[in-house]
Amino acid sequence: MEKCEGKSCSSCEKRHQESKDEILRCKLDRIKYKLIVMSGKGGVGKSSVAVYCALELANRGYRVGLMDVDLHGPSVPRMLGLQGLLGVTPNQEIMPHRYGRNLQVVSIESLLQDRDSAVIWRGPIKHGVIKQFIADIEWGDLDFLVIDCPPGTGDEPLSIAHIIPEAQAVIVTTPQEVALADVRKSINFCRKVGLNILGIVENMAGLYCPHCGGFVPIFKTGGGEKTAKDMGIAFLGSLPFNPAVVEAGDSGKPILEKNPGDPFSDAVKTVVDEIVARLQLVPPCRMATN
Ligand SMILES: Nc1ncnc2c1ncn2[C@@H]1O[C@H](COP(=O)(O)OP(=O)(O)OP(=O)(O)O)[C@@H](O)[C@H]1O
Repeated sequence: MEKCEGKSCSSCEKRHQESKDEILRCKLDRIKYKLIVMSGKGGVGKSSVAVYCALELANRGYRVGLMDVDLHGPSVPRMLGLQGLLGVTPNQEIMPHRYGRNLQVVSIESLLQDRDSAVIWRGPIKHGVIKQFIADIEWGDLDFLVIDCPPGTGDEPLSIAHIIPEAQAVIVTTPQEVALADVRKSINFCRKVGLNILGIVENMAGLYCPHCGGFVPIFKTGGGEKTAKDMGIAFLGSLPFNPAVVEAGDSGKPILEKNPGDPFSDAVKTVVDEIVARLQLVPPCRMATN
């Protein structure tokens, strides 16, 4: 072992860093599947897809962690109605928020005293925070870690690709060409940094009129599926536009609980069926739903 040279000793620092990286690896080894939910364009519904897929997986009895790495614009705690700061365990690890029996949630918003304060960080700090979101959190054993990223191919998805190279991407888009152009960038990003792509989800793919029940393709439909086909990627399904999803996101009461059996909730189930099938997962033997 190298001898310590006192204050700011580089060999101590190196050992400290190595042990931190070991803790990070240990934590990741206790999580079976890591899904990074990303998109080329903002506002296409990434956080909603991350939240609803995480909820549906938890409802099926899988143990799920939901990690919001949208550090500048976190929305997951609000969507789930989670308030208050995260607690600390006796061994100084941070406890995630619990949502029901099977879902645990971590977001920068739950670590800030003032929810509305702006996070002004450059890439290296964000990289460190994302590492801490895994290493310093008491996640325990998980079947899934669902990671909600900000839009684009910037610091956060790049950090995830570096820290969790085994993560698999779920790319969210809306059906119109302006969004699809950015999706192709996300796909090329994943290919460049070596992230496996699980598939594409098309969101806001038409509206069922609440008055006549007719189908209105507000942003067109089918663009996500066509892009998936053109780029040789799996298509995981389409979610319709549903005004109740906006209301549910604002009120912190997800629609899956409030309104089972509507077209949006059914479509979420189909997407999760596809994810589970693609990962060739057996249903969990713990029969506890969320
Ligand atoms: N299928 C849908 N039907 C109706 N509203 C939706 C649907 N999906 C998302 N929304 C709404 O659209 C808005 C943006 O969704 P969301 O925050 O999930 O997008 P995002 O891609 O994560 O945004 P950002 O790029 O800002 O991170 C929210 O108000 C949300 O409730």
